[in-house]
Amino acid sequence: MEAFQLLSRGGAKFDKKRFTNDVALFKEGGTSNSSHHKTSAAAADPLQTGELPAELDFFKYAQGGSGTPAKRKAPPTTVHQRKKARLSAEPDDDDDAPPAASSMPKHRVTAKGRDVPAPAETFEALRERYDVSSHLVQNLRESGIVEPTGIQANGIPILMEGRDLAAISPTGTGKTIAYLLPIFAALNAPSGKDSGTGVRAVILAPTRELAGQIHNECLKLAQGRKWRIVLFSKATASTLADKNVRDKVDIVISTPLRLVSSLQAGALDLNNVRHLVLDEADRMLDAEFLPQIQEIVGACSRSDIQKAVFSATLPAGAEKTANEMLTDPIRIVVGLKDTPLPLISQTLTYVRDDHSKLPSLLSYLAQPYNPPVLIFTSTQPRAASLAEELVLNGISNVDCLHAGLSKKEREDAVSRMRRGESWVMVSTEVMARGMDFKGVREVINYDFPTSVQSYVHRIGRTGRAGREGKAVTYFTDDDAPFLKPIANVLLQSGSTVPEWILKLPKPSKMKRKAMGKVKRDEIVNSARKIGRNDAVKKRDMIAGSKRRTAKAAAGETKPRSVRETPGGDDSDS
Ligand SMILES: Nc1ncnc2c1ncn2[C@@H]1O[C@H](COP(=O)(O)OP(=O)(O)OP(=O)(O)O)[C@@H](O)[C@H]1O
Repeated sequence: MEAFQLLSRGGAKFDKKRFTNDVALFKEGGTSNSSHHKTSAAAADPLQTGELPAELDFFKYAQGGSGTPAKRKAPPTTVHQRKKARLSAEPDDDDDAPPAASSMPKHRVTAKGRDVPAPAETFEALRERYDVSSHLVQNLRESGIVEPTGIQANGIPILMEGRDLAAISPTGTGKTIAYLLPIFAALNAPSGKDSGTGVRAVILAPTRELAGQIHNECLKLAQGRKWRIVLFSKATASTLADKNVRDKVDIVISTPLRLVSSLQAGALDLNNVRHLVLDEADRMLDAEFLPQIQEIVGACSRSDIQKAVFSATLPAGAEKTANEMLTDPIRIVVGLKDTPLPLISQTLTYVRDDHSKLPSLLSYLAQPYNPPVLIFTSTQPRAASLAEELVLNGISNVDCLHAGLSKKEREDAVSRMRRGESWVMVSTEVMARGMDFKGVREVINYDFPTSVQSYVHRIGRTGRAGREGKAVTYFTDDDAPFLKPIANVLLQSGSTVPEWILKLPKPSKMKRKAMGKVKRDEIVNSARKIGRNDAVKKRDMIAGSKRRTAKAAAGETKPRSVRETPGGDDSDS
């Protein structure tokens, strides 16, 4: 992996002299072609400072780097390329910069349930109505969050009034703050004598990476107060095994499995929990996680516990399960259910078969593209294999993240992505949900998504916080039976779909279930596969011949009744 990192980092240098004209172009000012970006763009525009914006200064990361300079596309030269480059010159892509606050698109909101509270259009209105501490609002402001998004304006009052909530809002529309702010406001202050003993709020997320990101958002809201917020891991779990320590904890963020193993070991109690949130609720309530969620819900024994579920997608089955868990809930839907934002321009691209994808991707990346690009594959070996192929083909700053890597490797990959050091990140479903890398310009579904929900979440890694994004989905003949449901998502969110796709028959329920199960090779390059197969064949032949020689030699010395052990040296297992 380290060698891979070194290779993929390249050693290119940006010759600013040679590209003076293009540098000057960037200095002229990066106008966004989207009107709702303009206010914040002007405020935080790095172009006005005369510097290349971080995400365009591709080469700064390689400064001082040694090794072969990476083959890299030329900076934009045609009008079209310049326009594209300007588009990618939007500001604030590093994590510390304020997001495109007041420019989030407005969506229709539908609410269902008893006594739905009126939305609060400003944080000030929220503060006055519910006596939210001005310190919290100030902390939000310092993160660049000054005006609530649709889910925040509508969802926060519901939670502040103590109601259970099922919230559905598109990807990148600020659901995290929508549940975090009410938790902080309701807990009021870090654990004290009158708050009982033990954890007071639990937030569950499906992946370590997402739990880590939610933890970071918590820390921003917690600024200036001594909140005890714990990101559950092996290490923190063992610290919390000490009752004196865990009694003082305010908020725990965890994946379900980690929390359940502490519960089962008797190293955690949840009988003081007043707020329980399931982020990415449909994933958390699927067959894999449901038993663990049920165990956690069962351990939260306070009768006045408030529960909330959040997701960009909530299929009917998951919603039914959620409703069984919630008490007298309110359901709100921002925009259209299971529909990506129109800010993401989506295309479906036909590639004949699996092995035609790599050449298509390479020629795509040979054109000017807007980094960082996030690429989804269906399995860990395919992610690793594709990342390797991209490196071997001279693409710079390629990274890879999947659940088969060590904790440290996963953390490092996320950090590089946050710092803008990865131009092309190859991943699996582990990155599909919740991850907020603001700078992601493009998502490429190298392998067809496993469901409509998977599609919506994957492409939702771009087009966040009011920014524009682009999503390309490759499909082969094998994927064709599953095309229709995805095409409908495109249509619903305002993208165009070729007529012939629309005429495809609707797949049966059985077929839809088979969607994620298309068999694909572990190796994405068929040529290399032939090479590998040849190597395996050759190795087997040599081993077989050695075995025969040894057998013959043994035959000379051993009695005939001694048999060879099956699966000897040449066993591939
Ligand atoms: N009121 C706001 N104004 C501007 N930006 C905001 C606001 N609230 C949140 N954001 C920013 O929007 C981005 C997306 O927020 P968040 O990750 O909470 O989205 P989400 O709806 O949970 O997405 P997903 O469904 O992918 O999990 C974050 O970078 C966050 O800082």
